[in-house]
Amino acid sequence: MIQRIVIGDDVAASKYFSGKPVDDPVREQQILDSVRQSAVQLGIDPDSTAAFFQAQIDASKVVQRGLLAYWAAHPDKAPTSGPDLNVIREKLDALTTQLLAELVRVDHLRQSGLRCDISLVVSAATAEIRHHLDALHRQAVRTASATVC
Ligand SMILES: C=C(O[C@@H]1C=C(C(=O)O)C=C[C@H]1O)C(=O)O
Repeated sequence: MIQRIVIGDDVAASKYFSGKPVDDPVREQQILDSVRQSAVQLGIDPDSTAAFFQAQIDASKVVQRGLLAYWAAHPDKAPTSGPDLNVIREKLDALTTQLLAELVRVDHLRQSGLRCDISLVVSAATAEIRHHLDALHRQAVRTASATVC
């Protein structure tokens, strides 16, 4: 989850140079359709799987909007080159596979109410510290966590 949020920095840099909009509804729909299909194959609930990935997409957009606004206000802080969006999307696709496997692994926990809430708070806090996340990226973690439990 954190890796996907951090990749939002690369997406933002890419879009800063290409001028492409933050939102790409077609790409989002492709991801959601694909994870629904995978969920059925993996034996997990397609609706909650899609909801989880919608939250990951929303989190990426929190990072992108935050950084693009910051770079617009402080062009001296903006990146000097932007990575190719297609290459970044390949990385995101690889992470999707990993995240699906993780959802299978924690499926029992996702339906465990308070136990899920507590595990989520503890892992999010640990990850925020370990990865030295700033306020924007911590906000994205909250967005990404919204549909976990
Ligand atoms: C990451 C991107 O930006 C947005 C977020 C997406 C995501 O998190 O997968 C997908 C499409 C865009 O709405 C992208 O364009 O690839």
